[in-house]
Amino acid sequence: MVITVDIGNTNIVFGFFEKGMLLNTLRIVTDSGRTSDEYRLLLLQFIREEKLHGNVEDVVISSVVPSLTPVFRAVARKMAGRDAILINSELPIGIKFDVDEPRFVGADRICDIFEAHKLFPNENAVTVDFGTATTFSVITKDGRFVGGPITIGVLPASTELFRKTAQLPRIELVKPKSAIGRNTVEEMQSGVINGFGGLVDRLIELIEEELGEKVRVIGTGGISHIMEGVSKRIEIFDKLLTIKGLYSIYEYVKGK
Ligand SMILES: Nc1ncnc2c1ncn2[C@@H]1O[C@H](COP(=O)(O)OP(=O)(O)O)[C@@H](O)[C@H]1O
Ligand SMILES: CC(C)(COP(=O)(O)O)[C@@H](O)C(=O)NCCC(=O)O
Ligand SMILES: [K+]
Repeated sequence: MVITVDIGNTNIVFGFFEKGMLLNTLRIVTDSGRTSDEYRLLLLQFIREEKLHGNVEDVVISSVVPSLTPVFRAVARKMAGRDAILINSELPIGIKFDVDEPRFVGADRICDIFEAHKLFPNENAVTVDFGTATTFSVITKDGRFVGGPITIGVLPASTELFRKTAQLPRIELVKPKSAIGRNTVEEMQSGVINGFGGLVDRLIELIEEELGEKVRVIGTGGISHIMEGVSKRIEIFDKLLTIKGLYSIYEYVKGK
């Protein structure tokens, strides 16, 4: 079995792969305070409960939380008996990082674009990752990562609205029934969700203008499902894009 680990700022998502098949996923809250032993026990318990194959061949890690990277490297060493494969811009994955500082590109973005390029090998593609941040990553048809806008996440935006005001409530992130809204909650839901839909579509339009070419758009991340039908430009939604990209990179690097 191969375990992929996507360490985000809010959630850590594990993928459990057997012979190239994604058997199971596990999503837990990111907690920098936990030890490698705690994370290892949690994984072992999940593997036992889900009756997965206990023999861990490799662990592949994408981390955008530097303090947790050594923690999961230790987990990997104990569980697989060897060093984890870490996603970064220096891995030979056949993608050119056409940006000022390739080493600063978030590992999750590398996974996203790798999978997007696999899905649309001869087309420009943009991944929109709705996580703690909302991240756009642009991969050209000739396999160059050329950057992409980064803005606040949908949940953090709505949480800030609630935290910084006396009268606005915490809202549930659901698709708004109306654009105008008849009460505070509906009005906030429209503002946040419809607002982000418009933000996405506008940024895609600007990206296309700058590239001078059309792009395919794929949505991913914890709350991406809410944007279905709200953004007119996102054509595929795949919450597991990052996890799949992690495994695809692993296969590519291993030459399988
Ligand atoms: N399965 C889910 N259903 C609904 N919301 C989710 C789900 N998973 C995560 N979320 C929410 O989506 C947000 C972003 O999650 P995620 O993409 O995992 O962020 P990050 O990659 O930054 O850790 C979080 O606020 C989380 O609470
Ligand atoms: C932009 C991010 C914070 C997104 O992280 P997430 O919302 O998935 O937790 C992460 O990809 C990151 O730390 N990137 C480094 C800067 C860059 O990619 O250019
Ligand atoms: K993510």
